[in-house]
Amino acid sequence: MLTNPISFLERSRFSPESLQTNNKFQLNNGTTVEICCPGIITFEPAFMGVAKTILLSSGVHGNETAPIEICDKLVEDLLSEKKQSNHRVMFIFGNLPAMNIGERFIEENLNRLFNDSLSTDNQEQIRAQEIKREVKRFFNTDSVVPSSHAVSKRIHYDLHTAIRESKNEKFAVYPYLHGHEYNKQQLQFLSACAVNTILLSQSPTSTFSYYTSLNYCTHGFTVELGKVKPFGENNMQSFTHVIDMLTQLITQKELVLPALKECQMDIYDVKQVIDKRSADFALHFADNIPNFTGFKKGTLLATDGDIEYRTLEEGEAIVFPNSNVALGQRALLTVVPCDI
Ligand SMILES: O=C(O)CCC(=O)N[C@@H](CCC(=O)O)C(=O)O
Ligand SMILES: [Zn+2]
Repeated sequence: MLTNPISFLERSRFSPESLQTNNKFQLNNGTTVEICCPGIITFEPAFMGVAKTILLSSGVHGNETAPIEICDKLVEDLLSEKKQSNHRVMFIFGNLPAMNIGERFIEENLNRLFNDSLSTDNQEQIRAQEIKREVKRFFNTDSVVPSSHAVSKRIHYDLHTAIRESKNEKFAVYPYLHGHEYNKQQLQFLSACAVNTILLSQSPTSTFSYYTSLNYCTHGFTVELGKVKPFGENNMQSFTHVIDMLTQLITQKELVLPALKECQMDIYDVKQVIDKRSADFALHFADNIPNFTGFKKGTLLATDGDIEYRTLEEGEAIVFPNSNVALGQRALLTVVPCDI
């Protein structure tokens, strides 16, 4: 059992040895709780019927604190039975040591390690193996294994915040679906969360949301909820909609969502994925330019030694610019508006 006032997250971060792993216990309301390992916990209602399987991850980047605070509260409300889940839910608090030093990662970006590699050379690689193992166990004990995205009731929101300001404050990356159809209810749900901008990824990646979408048929998304802030400094008012909708998702059997035509969505296609190839990589716009700033066609965005990267279309906009990434990793995305 876990007893307050020390939360599951606090114990995972500061006294992980005090957690008994693979420890299952039952709440008075019949929910089975399993502490899989530090930072990973599941809730399974006694009676499920046609239930969803929901994975909520946060803190894959240790300094992206707002989603961690949101999920910490949800976990505590479920443990204290203030709220009761109607679906199978797993919470993952990703990079615990990075949270403790307020950094994105310790040695390597955890959100680039969701692939088939079995390496365990550093703590992020070890954590990626642990997360992949627990996610597999979670989805493989589902009563129904979906044959395709079209019929899947599996959901994964990997919650993040962005390094810089964004013109469109909250947005989601829809991982590459290999030709499968985009899911309308998901767009309705995200819009109800005040996440009204969607980026359609056009290629495989090694991110967590792509990994679960590809391997477990989840409706997976990387969801960006605002700008990075230290613990305790987030304006929780700006997350009212997302907190309310995540709570409904977990606690309600069915959701009532706004019709798609009432949702004001901005949809973008990813136009260019620009990787850093050399130490000479440089961005050619100011550090304080927000995500989704558009440029004239032909504008020089970045250079990498002799290579020049320019906008290919009028209004092509920048997202996630970061020259400080490891060689071979994504340093910039460009996006252009599109329709689904
Ligand atoms: O603001 C930034 O530059 C990064 C914010 C962040 O962590 N974004 C994710 C997006 C993952 C995806 O493309 O699905 C990341 O870079 O890992
Ligand atoms: Zn992040």
